[in-house]
Parts: sequence; structure tokens; C-alpha cells
Amino acid sequence: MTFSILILATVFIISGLYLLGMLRMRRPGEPPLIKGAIPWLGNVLEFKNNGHAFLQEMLKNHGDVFTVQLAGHYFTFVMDPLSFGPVIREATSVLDFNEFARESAIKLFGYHSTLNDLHMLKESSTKHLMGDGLVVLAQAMTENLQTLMLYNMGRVKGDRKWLQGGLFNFTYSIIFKAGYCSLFGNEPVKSKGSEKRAQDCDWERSEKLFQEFVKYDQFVPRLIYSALSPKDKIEAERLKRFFWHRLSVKQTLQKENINGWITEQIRKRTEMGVPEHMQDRFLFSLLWVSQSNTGPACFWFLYYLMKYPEAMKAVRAEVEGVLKGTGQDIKPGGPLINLTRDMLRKVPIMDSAMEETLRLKAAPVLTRVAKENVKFKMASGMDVSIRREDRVVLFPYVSVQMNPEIHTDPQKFKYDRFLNEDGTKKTAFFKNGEKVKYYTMPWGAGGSICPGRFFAVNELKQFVFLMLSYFELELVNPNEEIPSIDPNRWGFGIMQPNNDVQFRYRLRF
Ligand code: HEM
Repeated sequence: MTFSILILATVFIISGLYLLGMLRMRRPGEPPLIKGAIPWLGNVLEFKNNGHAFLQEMLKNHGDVFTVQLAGHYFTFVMDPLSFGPVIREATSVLDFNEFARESAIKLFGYHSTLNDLHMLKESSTKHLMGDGLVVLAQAMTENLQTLMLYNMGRVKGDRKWLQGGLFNFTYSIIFKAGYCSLFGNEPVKSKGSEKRAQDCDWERSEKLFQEFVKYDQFVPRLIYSALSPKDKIEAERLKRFFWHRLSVKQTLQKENINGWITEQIRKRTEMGVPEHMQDRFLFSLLWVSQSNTGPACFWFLYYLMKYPEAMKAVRAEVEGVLKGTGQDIKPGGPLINLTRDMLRKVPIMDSAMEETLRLKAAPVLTRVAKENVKFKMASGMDVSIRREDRVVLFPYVSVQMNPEIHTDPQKFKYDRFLNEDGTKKTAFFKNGEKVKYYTMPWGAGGSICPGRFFAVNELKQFVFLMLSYFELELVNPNEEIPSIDPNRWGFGIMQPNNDVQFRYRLRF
């Protein structure tokens, strides 16, 4: 009897240690293993507090590939961009990106997927966020952007007084409201003559949505790490319910001019029998993926142009040239700018400045779950073995975008970094004399690459094109340091500033 209890206790202790990850040992062919000081949690606190600094330290100490324990899972970080190919190209049945997305959707939106959501998302994104579909969406976006930018600006009377505000709040709120209305539609115009009121209604309702969105977005990293305080948990739950209600299928379908990207997702899920309350949650996830990065990216884009007058001068000259080429004249009370796709194709300097902004501020983490034991070769020739259920991770911010071998003076904003001397787009970047295919990765890569990237680029360029066309802009304190970034957001797309920056603007004409 005592003997059986002893055996049981031993089995229990060994299973516990195993579950806590304490028995795992590095096997031949596997990368260096860093289990961290705390059983099971491993290095999660260091990673959550400042993933960037943590990974730089690991890279320095362990080289281009290493495995780290984070909250019960083992993550193998591949830090050599010349070795990204095998990870990015591997079939999703072997290195799966859906599983991580599914886990995140439950934590962030309460959305439990039973379908191949990413496949459906990809399909309707190809149709509505790219190619001909994008023309329709871009048209709605340019109209909404201009209405919002010029709202109450006294443009008809040629009123040119300076206004002052926080650039982050100004930019994010305009991009959010314009993007939200372009995708999710406008308030219905109930009767003739009430058009103005419907538009006011759009801006009022989307302002409330924006304010709640910013609050929710601050919880996102801690929701993913399951690290919210009980008080914040209650608030996050309240906000979730607010969005499920405001973006419910019922409320959304009452709108006008809803983009096909939204209506098609509703239609397909309804046909497949997805319950409506789950679809409400799915629509919340679409709001977050479509809005959480573009506003902050537009902020940094415009901020860098204002901070570096030489960049502003070059981009402004390009914008003026393109406008002039189409014979459009901006004057008080005149028509809005007809900003076409063709015009946005003729701005290589702006393209380079935008790419440079994203290189400096986009910091996504690409995660794949190994569905079987996998082996791949690093560019150095070393074989790397990964165990089933481990995760393989790329963090291009440290390994590519800030890599001084690939980008000289990587901390500096150089608006023409992505331009060749003849003014064409520069795509040739090297490491150890070898051409690097993935020289900047704001959109991720491979099967999970952002399906909204063409629309997002369009938004960024429309926003800057229109702001430079309509306004004189200046920083209130041009010598103020570039704002530091919130270190909790490493791995979550575009980084956000710790403080807002005051700026002044007034109509040019
Ligand atoms: C500057 C703006 C944006 C940036 C930097 C960005 C970046 C990213 C990144 C890095 C991913 C994940 C890629 C991966 O895991 O490999 C992603 C996923 C995605 N993005 Fe974007 N994105 C932006 C704007 C947009 C917009 C405007 C839309 C739609 C209108 C959009 C729709 C999506 C969707 C649907 C996904 C897949 C989400 C999932 O995996 O569940 N994105 N984006």
C-alpha cells in the first residue's frame, strides 16, 4: 500500500515537473534552450515588459537561433533573415499560422472559430481590398478623409486661422472614422434634406466608437498575455460587450454603403449557419484588424515628415507636381481633390518615406505552430530540429529592420532609403554580401501576410497626400525629442508613442 502511494506520488511529481517544463533538455540538433528562472512561465515577464531588449540580449548571447520558454510553450526564434525562407515557405499543415490566430481571436474578441476563417478572409480580401475592389473602397476613403479633414475648417470662406492639437489623436481619429465608415457604411439618410444630419451622425457615433476603441486597444497586449488586473478585466469585458453590440450584424446591416468586405463575410457565415452572436464578435475582430495599425502608422508618417524638413520639402514638391499634372486647383470653396489610383502611383519619394516609416515603427511577430517534428536548414548550413507543438517565431524588427548590416544607421529616418539614384524603388539590400529577400517586413510574410496591405498603403498615401495639399503644418516644438514608444506593444504591429506631439495646422488656400 505504502509502496503504491510512493509510486503514485513519484509519477505525480514527475508529471508536474514535466508540465512545468523543468525536465526538458536540449537534444542534439536543437537550438540553445533558455528555460528562464520561473517554472512554466519561463521568460514571459521579461518578454512582456520589453520584448525588443530581451531578444537583442538573447541574440547577443545565443546567436541566430534559440528556444525560449514563454508561459508553458517553447518558442524558437529564428533571427537570421537569410534563413527566413524555409520557415515562411513551409506548408501550413507543418508550420501552422491558423492556430495562433484562433487562440488570439478567442482572447481578444471572444470569437470562437469553427471554420477556416483565414481562408475566407483571404478570399474576400483579395476581392474587396485589392485590385478593382480597392478602387471602390479607396474612393469612399478619399471622400471620407476629405470631409473629416475639412470639417468645420471654414474652407468656403477661406478662413486661414491656425489650429493646434495633438498629432497622434488628430491623425488616429480621422483615419479611424474614415476607415470605419468606408468599410462598415454610413448612417442611413432617412429623408431628403436630412443628408447633413446623417453625416453629423456618422461622425458623432464614430467618435464614441473611436474613444472606446483606443481604451480597448490599450488592453490588447495584456489580454494576449492573460495579465489583466481584476479591475481592468471588468473594464475590458464591458468594452467587448459594447463593441459586440455596436457592431452587431443587426446594427451593421441597417447602414448604407457597406463595403463588400463586410457584407460578404456576413453572408458567407450566415449561409454556413454561424450563430449571429458569434458573427457580432467576428465583426469586432474585423474592426480591430482594420483599424489598430493604420492610424498609428499615419501618425508616424506625418510626424517624420514634419520633423525632417528636407523630407517634407521633397514629398511636398512631389505632391504638388502630381496635382498640377492633373490640372486640379485647390481654392476656397472649390471642389474636393479627385485623388485617383493613378496619381498615387506617381509618388516614389512618398513611397520611400512611407516604407522608411514602417521600417522604423512596424514590429510584428510572426508565429507558426509545429504540427509535427520539423527540421530545416539555416543559411549557415546548420540543421535545426523543432519539436511538435513548439512554436517558430520571426521578429523582423530586431533581425532585419534594425540590423546595421542590412540598413546603415538603422535608428535614423532617411526618407530616401528605399530609392535608387535614378529615382526608382530600391529593393537590393545585403547581409554578408548576400541579397536579402525580406529587407523590411511590416506586413508579415508568406501565407499569413496582411491581406489588407494594399488598402493600408492606399490609406497612408491618401492621408499624407491630402494633408500636404490642404494644410500648412508645423510642430509646436520642433526641437522636442522623438517620442519614446510603449514597450508593451512589441510584437503587436505598429508601435505607439508614449506621449502625443503638439502641432499646428491651417488651410493653405
Ligand atoms: C499600417 C497598417 C497595417 C499593418 C502594419 C498591418 C500588419 C499586419 C500584420 C503584420 C499581420 C499579421 C501577419 C502575420 O501573422 O504573418 C496582419 C494581419 C491581418 N491584417 Fe493587417 N495591417 C495593417 C492594416 C490592415 C488593414 C487596413 C486591414 C483591413 C482592412 C488589415 C487586415 C488584416 C487581416 C484580416 C489580417 C489577418 C488577421 C488574422 O490573422 O486573423 N490590415 N496585418
